[in-house]
Formats: sequence, structure tokens, C-alpha cells
Amino acid sequence: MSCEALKFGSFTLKSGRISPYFFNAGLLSTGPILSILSEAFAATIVAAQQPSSSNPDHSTPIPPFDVLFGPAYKGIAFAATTALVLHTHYRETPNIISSNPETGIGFAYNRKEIKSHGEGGSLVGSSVSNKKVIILDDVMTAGTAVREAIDIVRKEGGEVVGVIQLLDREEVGKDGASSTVHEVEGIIGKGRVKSILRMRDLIAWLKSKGMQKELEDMEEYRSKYGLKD
Ligand SMILES: O=P(O)(O)OC[C@H]1O[C@H](OP(=O)(O)OP(=O)(O)O)[C@H](O)[C@@H]1O
Repeated sequence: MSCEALKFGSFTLKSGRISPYFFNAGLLSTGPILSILSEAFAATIVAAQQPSSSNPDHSTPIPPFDVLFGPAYKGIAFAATTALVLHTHYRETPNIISSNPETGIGFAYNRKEIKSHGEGGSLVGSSVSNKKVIILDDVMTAGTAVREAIDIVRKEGGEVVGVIQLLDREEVGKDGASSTVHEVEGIIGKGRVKSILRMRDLIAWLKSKGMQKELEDMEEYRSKYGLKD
């Protein structure tokens, strides 16, 4: 909220839903905030790699991996800075990396525009061929960006073993039943989509701050579009 990446009010989403909150990760754009953010991505990855008994939601652990992929544009910074944090803070942690620990975790991203000169192609950064890859992004709505990223990685011969999003809005899809998270897990495996924050965390935080009006609006939205546990 301090940098207005999270706003409360009335916002029309891509889905047409009128949301009482809006998240614009493009405003997470200073050194201190990127530092907090990449620490959180790295810690979420490492927690998701622990055996299910010590893993927060007891799901199948994400296996050791090689490359972080950030969908253009906003995902690019997340992948780059998290690769850096995994190197500076976690390189001694066993079994994070499936390839040579000396090389460390790579990062890659897609181009939105086709480039016909120079190296060409739509993938930039570390090769994902025969590599295990984790995709990082801010939020999924319909899941278009993440699906596209999965396709790019697969086309290049890589395997997507996890998706980490910054915020899970915990909403039902258009059909009123499944969520985008469930749909993406249908592609890459159950329990392989993780998030740093969930809508329920925002609600708990609003409660702790006594922000009554925002809390009521969020509860109302959740009763309409929220995932049923
Ligand atoms: O699940 P989806 O329906 O794809 O929506 C989520 C995507 O949309 C936003 O990016 P956008 O495509 O606007 O690109 P940007 O990062 O260049 O702003 C966001 O950063 C996600 O990548």
C-alpha cells in the first residue's frame, strides 16, 4: 500500500468483475521493495521444496530446478532478482538446484515482440532445454500469460515444475467452480502452483488494521467470487 501497488476502491477487472481491490505490481519498483519481494519469492520456493510434512500446505514438493522464467514484462524483474537472492542467500541450502551448484539458478524470459535480427527468437536468457523451470509472476487472472510461458518452455524442451505467484486472488473461474490455479495445476501437476500472499491474507491484514469499510467490501466480493474451501 505504501507504494500504491495495492489499492482499495472500485476497479473493473479484465474478467469484467468489479473488484474492491487492485494489485499493480508495476509499482513495486524500488530497490528496497524488490529486495523484500525477491526474498519472499525465494523463501516460498525453498518452502515448497521441503518434504510435505514440513511444507505449509502438505502438497507434493517442487523438485530441484535449474531456471526461473519471468513472463514479460513484469515477471522479468521477479525472475532476475530471485535468481540473485537464491545465489546470495540459499546457495548452501541442499537440493534446491538440480544442475551444477557452481552455475547456480539461471533466469529467462520471453519477448512480447518478434525479433528477426541478432539472436532472434522469443526466449531470452538461460537455455531451458532439458531443464526444470519455475515460472514467477505477480498474479493470474485467466492464466493466459502463464499458459503462454508454459508453452514456450515446453517448445524449447524444458519442463515446468512450478509456478509461484505473488498474489492469489482465490477466485472461482468463469464457470463458477474451478479456479485458474486448479486449471494450471491440471497442466503442470497438483500442488505445483504456490503463492506468497492470498486474498485471505489481505483480509486478515485489513482486520488487524481495523479498516472496516475495506474489510466489508472484500468480504462481500469474496462471498460472490471467492473460492469455497
Ligand atoms: O492470467 P492473465 O489473464 O494472463 O493475467 C495476468 C497477467 O496479466 C498481467 O500482465 P500483462 O499481460 O498485462 O503484461 P505486462 O506484464 O506487460 O503488464 C500480469 O502481470 C500477468 O502476467
